[in-house]
Amino acid sequence: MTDHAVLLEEVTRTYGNGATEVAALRQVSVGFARGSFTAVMGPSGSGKSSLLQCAAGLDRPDSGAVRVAGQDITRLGEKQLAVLRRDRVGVVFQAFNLVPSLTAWQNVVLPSRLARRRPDPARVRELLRRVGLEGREGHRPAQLSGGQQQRVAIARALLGRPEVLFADEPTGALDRATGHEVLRLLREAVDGFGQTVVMVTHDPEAAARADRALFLTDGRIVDVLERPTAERIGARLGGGR
Ligand SMILES: Nc1ncnc2c1ncn2[C@@H]1O[C@H](COP(=O)(O)OP(=O)(O)OP(=O)(O)O)[C@@H](O)[C@H]1O
Repeated sequence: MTDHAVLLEEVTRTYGNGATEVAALRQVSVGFARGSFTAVMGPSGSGKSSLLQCAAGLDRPDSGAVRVAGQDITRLGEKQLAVLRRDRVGVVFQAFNLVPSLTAWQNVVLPSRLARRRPDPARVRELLRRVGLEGREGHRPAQLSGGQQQRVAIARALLGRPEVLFADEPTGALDRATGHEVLRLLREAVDGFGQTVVMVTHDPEAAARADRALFLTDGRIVDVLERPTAERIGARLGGGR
């Protein structure tokens, strides 16, 4: 039996009601094996972000179960959920959630501090360097570009070495070289530390760094490619099967 870091069972998430009802996820069942790297792809509005939000415990499905390390997190209270997110899950989302009054460095170490861990300054420095923020450690979010803010969020998520890392378009706003470095960091998290990474991306080259690519359409997983290449992903996105 596969050891799943996260397992979704028939997860449905609907927004609005009546005439405005939108089913963002329709009975989605998918497992993310421990120590695996999955890319989530699909057209705009197909449910990729909703999948990540439900899997990360940031949103509650209307029905179905989300198991993190075997535990159904849809049944947890807010407090337990917050502890689980803090201790086991890292997220890099489009809404960065950086604290405006804190510097890049302070934002990166904040979750570790809150979890009463003592972050290693050498590792913080190394992570900030690798995401291309050397020399900007003392800048506040307002003094950084959108892409730079997202890199702070990436360094912050990686510092705690969470069991599972969810990233929504982590390379979307980055230049090529920094994008490659971020993908290298994610790969390292999986290969070197056995972490589980789930990444939404529109970029076939980024998705090709994953072990598997899932394709969503209209709230459903419609295809899975194992050991994807950019060519096979491109062909799949182009409509060919
Ligand atoms: N808070 C919300 N309220 C109402 N509808 C929502 C909400 N969030 C998402 N939706 C709808 O649910 C569907 C899936 O949205 P989702 O953001 O998961 O798609 P996505 O694949 O991540 O899209 P994109 O690539 O554009 O980010 C869309 O039709 C969207 O309009």
